[in-house]
Amino acid sequence: MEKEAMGGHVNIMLPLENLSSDLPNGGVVLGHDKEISTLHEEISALRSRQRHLNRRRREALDKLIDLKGSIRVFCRVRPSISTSNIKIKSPVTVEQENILVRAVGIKKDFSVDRVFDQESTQDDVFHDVKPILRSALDGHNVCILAFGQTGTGKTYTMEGTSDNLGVVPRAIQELFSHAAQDTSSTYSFSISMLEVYMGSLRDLLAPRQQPLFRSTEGNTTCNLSILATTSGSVQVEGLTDVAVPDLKKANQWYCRGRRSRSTSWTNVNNVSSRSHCLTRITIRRCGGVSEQVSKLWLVDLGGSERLLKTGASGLTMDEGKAINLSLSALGDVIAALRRKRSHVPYRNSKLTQILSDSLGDGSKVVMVVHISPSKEDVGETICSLGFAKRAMLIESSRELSEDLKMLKRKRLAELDKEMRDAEQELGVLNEQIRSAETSAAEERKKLSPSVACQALSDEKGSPRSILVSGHVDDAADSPQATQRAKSRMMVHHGSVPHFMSATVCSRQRHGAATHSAGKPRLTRSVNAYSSKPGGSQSFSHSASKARSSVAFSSGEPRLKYLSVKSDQINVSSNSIDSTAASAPRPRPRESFVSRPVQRAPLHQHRRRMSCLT
Ligand SMILES: Nc1ncnc2c1ncn2[C@@H]1O[C@H](COP(=O)(O)OP(=O)(O)OP(=O)(O)O)[C@@H](O)[C@H]1O
Repeated sequence: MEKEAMGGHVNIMLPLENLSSDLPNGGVVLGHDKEISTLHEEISALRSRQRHLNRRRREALDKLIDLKGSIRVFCRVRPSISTSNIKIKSPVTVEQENILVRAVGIKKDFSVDRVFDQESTQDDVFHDVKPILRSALDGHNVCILAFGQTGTGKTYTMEGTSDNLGVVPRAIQELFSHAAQDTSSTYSFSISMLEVYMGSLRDLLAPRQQPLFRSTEGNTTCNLSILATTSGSVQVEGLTDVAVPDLKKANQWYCRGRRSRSTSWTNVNNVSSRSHCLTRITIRRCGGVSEQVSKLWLVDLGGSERLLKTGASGLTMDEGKAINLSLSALGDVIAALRRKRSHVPYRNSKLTQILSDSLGDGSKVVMVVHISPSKEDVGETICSLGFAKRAMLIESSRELSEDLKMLKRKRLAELDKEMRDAEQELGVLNEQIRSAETSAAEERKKLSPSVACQALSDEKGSPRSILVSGHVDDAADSPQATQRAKSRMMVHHGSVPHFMSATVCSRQRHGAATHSAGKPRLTRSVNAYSSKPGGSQSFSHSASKARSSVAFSSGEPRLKYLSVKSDQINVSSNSIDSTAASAPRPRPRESFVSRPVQRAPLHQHRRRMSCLT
């Protein structure tokens, strides 16, 4: 009984000031109290510096990206895959930011923001893509697109192989790694994957009710609608959105989506993607009171192709035509954005409709144009580079005077340094905050046993003290309960005549009653934390941190929102299995409950974009 009362009631929830002042010999407690408040002051000073540095870093990054251009175009040259031993000179040569294409009767010169030659690695590409991920974490919508002729390595760049990971798995890894390091905000991520196939949208993470083989008959269940809200954000109605609490789950879902893609054999590529594959990572950042939501789109576009050359016929030819049409619509949109035209033709294809809130104002775009080094592909190479040229800034740096170019370079270097310095200091600050928080937690742990011990020694081991300690636990949550604990303490510290103190039997009865009364209260409290408002499919998780987790609701009422357990990947039946989301689950006390999903009638604030086309 004694052990249970002690062990079961070591609780830190009672406000420290109450404890230290109420206990007869509060000196020891007061010492810990002081230590804790010093640590808290230290933490709040560090956090304020952290906020300042974060602001500086964000501003520097925004300026840097704006100066470089919010649509950046890279070019990657695929290594030669010729099996012959004879070295044939490639018509494509690259120098710095320029690509020269020389062939009989052809002499063309293109410039882009960055060129990756045949020897470039996945690391090199990701190194240049990485800064834009910080923008996504800072709250901007970001779009990374792989464009190019079929068989030039778009899927290789985006997905990679198991030993040479591509941009998507690396980006996912980077998001989780940043979330784990950043002590100023709490992040949560969710993933969706869809395919734009022959002008219709297919949910790649939906339960397996759709045929995985290609079919000419439009499957209505996979033709999702695109909706635009009055605020300008775009939603795909009914698209599965899976919350991913950690990197492992995120990779599992990403692999599942990849496996569901439509591919086929063509003359040019054994495993040719016959669609545009779009992976969306929704980032929810909670830094204090507000929650910021941004989207990171990672898009492996279908290969642009000459239909005769790919040997396409029938369905494969139709697929090729659909891909070419939507790529041309994408080119028009990017060109209009570059020229800052008032009308941007988003509605010309499903692809551009979906991406419309992530290509325009305030968004950041990186397009990696892929080309082949071989002579046979010169025509397609020129077409792809022509596309890149349309996407490049009209007033490109080549048209700037040498002086202006130098000034621009200098400013870029300054901003880069400013950002790196801030990042370095932030890294140190994060460590300091973590260590101060650990010390504070340890002090708090020390404090609770000392409360119990102090009370015990004061009562010379009397069981009455155990009751006092026991009530500390009851006092955890409410001010009334704290008050009850205080009055009990007064009772046990001699403010009543001795004959009114409990006998051994009554103490045991009281102890048992307190213990059993405590149980349902505790259960209720746990249930209160785990219940779901409005039966929404939202749930709480932290990005693999020991810190408090954030609970959120999707805020996108018609999106399916799945909770994932590693053994729940096999989602079956017509409805999404959200049992994990709805089952009551104990949560850490620090977590807070998601706000209820607000279900406004769709017609009030959305219009159906797909109906307008
Ligand atoms: N940089 C590279 N290094 C090594 N291998 C590469 C590279 N780029 C492409 N490949 C290889 O070339 C082949 C075709 O690449 P991939 O399937 O990525 O092309 P794609 O552009 O996605 O084609 P499609 O549009 O038809 O889907 C693959 O076998 C891939 O592994």
